[in-house]
Amino acid sequence: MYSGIRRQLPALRGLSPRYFNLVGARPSGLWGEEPRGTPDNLMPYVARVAAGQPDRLSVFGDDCPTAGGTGARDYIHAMDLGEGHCAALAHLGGESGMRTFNLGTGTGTSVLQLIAALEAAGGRDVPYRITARRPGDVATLVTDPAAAATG
Ligand SMILES: O=c1ccn([C@@H]2O[C@H](COP(=O)(O)OP(=O)(O)O[C@H]3O[C@H](CO)[C@@H](O)[C@H](O)[C@H]3O)[C@@H](O)[C@H]2O)c(=O)[nH]1
Repeated sequence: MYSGIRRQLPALRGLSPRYFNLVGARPSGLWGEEPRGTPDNLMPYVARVAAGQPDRLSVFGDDCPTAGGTGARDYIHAMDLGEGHCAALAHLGGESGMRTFNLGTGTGTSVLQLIAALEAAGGRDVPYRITARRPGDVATLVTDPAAAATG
């Protein structure tokens, strides 16, 4: 789609950031991880378990080819993602053309690593049980953020 737009409008300037696993909240608490209903994603769900309701997390499989066997993702904090956009806009400057880049950390964190980090930060256990893999889940999804890092 972008290549078609570029052919029509060669002077167009634009950014095409690719997102990975967005997590976190503003320090003010004005917005953050509180979706309506039952969350599908790990972070809001595990945050609710850490707060005591529901009483445990289902960890979708422990047979992945990752350290510890649980799925690994590239989690990036929402504030860092915002800074990434600002930096990209500043970098774009007067250049024409579309720039595509990955906004991630380049580091995979497994479900069990994330649970351990939450337990350490919150000072309380996050109960979980291992269940079947979620259909369609890949074991690992981690970005290469080199283009964003080097401009
Ligand atoms: O209750 C949960 C939720 C997730 N996971 C695992 O945690 C990891 C992260 O899951 P999630 O937060 O759902 O992120 P993704 O798996 O990267 O899912 C993305 O990709 C899915 C399929 O395209 C979309 O449905 C989601 O919205 C989108 O965030 C994966 O290994 C999941 O198997 C659990 O073990 N238990």
